[in-house]
Amino acid sequence: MSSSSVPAYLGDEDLTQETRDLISSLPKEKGWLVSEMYQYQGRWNTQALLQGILICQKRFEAKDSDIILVTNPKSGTTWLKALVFALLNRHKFPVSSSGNHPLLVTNPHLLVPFLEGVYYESPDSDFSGLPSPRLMNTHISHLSLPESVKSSSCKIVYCCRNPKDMFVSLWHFGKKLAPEETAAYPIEKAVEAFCEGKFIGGPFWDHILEYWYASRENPNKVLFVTYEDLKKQTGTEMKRIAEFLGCGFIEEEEVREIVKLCSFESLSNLEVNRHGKLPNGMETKTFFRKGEIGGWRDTLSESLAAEIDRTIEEKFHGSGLIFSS
Ligand SMILES: Nc1ncnc2c1ncn2[C@@H]1O[C@H](COP(=O)(O)O)[C@@H](OP(=O)(O)O)[C@H]1O
Ligand SMILES: C[C@]12CC[C@@H]3c4ccc(OS(=O)(=O)O)cc4CC[C@H]3[C@@H]1CC[C@@H]2O
Repeated sequence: MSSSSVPAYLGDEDLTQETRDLISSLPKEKGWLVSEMYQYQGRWNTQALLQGILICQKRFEAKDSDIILVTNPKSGTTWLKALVFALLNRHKFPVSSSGNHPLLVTNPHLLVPFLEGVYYESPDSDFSGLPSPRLMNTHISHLSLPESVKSSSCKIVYCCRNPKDMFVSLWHFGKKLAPEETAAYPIEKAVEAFCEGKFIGGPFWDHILEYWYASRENPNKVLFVTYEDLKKQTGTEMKRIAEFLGCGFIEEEEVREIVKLCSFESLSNLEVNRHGKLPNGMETKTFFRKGEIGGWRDTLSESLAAEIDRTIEEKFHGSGLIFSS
């Protein structure tokens, strides 16, 4: 892929010599949208995102007050960013005063920086300009988090989604991101690669399990939420997040207003999320598709769904983690 209209994370133009040297020693596989993806510390990534992760590991200095949102791709990142941004800024930007809330005119990805993405685009970023508490997001696995994130008292909110919905969301996202590259790639092959763990960001179960156990071992450090609970009881989950983050008392009315502002219906219909583009080339509308639980039924055949279910059963058996659908 080389066209300049292609999202930055699919390219390989800005790789440093250090990244190229490391990459040359890593296991590689044919990617879905890119010709090669690489396995670093157990996870598969594009060269661009891998470089972002390497720089992040080397340079990111967490502060005790930092809040880091962690997800697998397509597990509710955009929504979580909006909810937590609105929550933390509820005094500075009251939702009730309406009309001029940042979320009404800015895509959540521009309000909450994506660590490895920003480091890929601007390796010298230091995030010191962000107001305190700094709010950021990443897809980095627990194992690969920068040392300071683990050693500091910063907080992690992890959001996980039913893997079938996550896969289907990623499948449609990839098709929009690179229609030509994905046209001849059958869904059967994608499901197989997803279940084998050899898919962008995979293996997804290691990612989920690492944060699941981290949240059980250190509940004050890692809060585990699910897309499904957020969908079924957004207000209750938001109050749980607020308590975990030490946000203090929140009026019920404020909770209702934030939930409404950040709902799929509200965000997906805003002009900025219908026609905008992020600096990395991604169209903002690609982050909003159906926003439902169980939408996988429209895309996965019974046998493909069963294949993912078998993997879920095998990998999560005994963990205590159960996915609702
Ligand atoms: N406010 C919101 N409420 C619920 N789901 C949302 C949402 N904003 C985005 N989503 C959904 O979250 C998924 C994108 O995840 P991410 O933000 O991690 O990239 C998409 O799922 P679907 O493709 O199933 O619709 C998208 O529609
Ligand atoms: C992480 C990301 C969602 C996934 C995007 C992605 C999907 C598939 C790709 O091709 S391949 O590696 O499987 O061949 C590449 C990418 C790169 C961009 C990824 C997005 C960046 C931010 C989104 O959450």
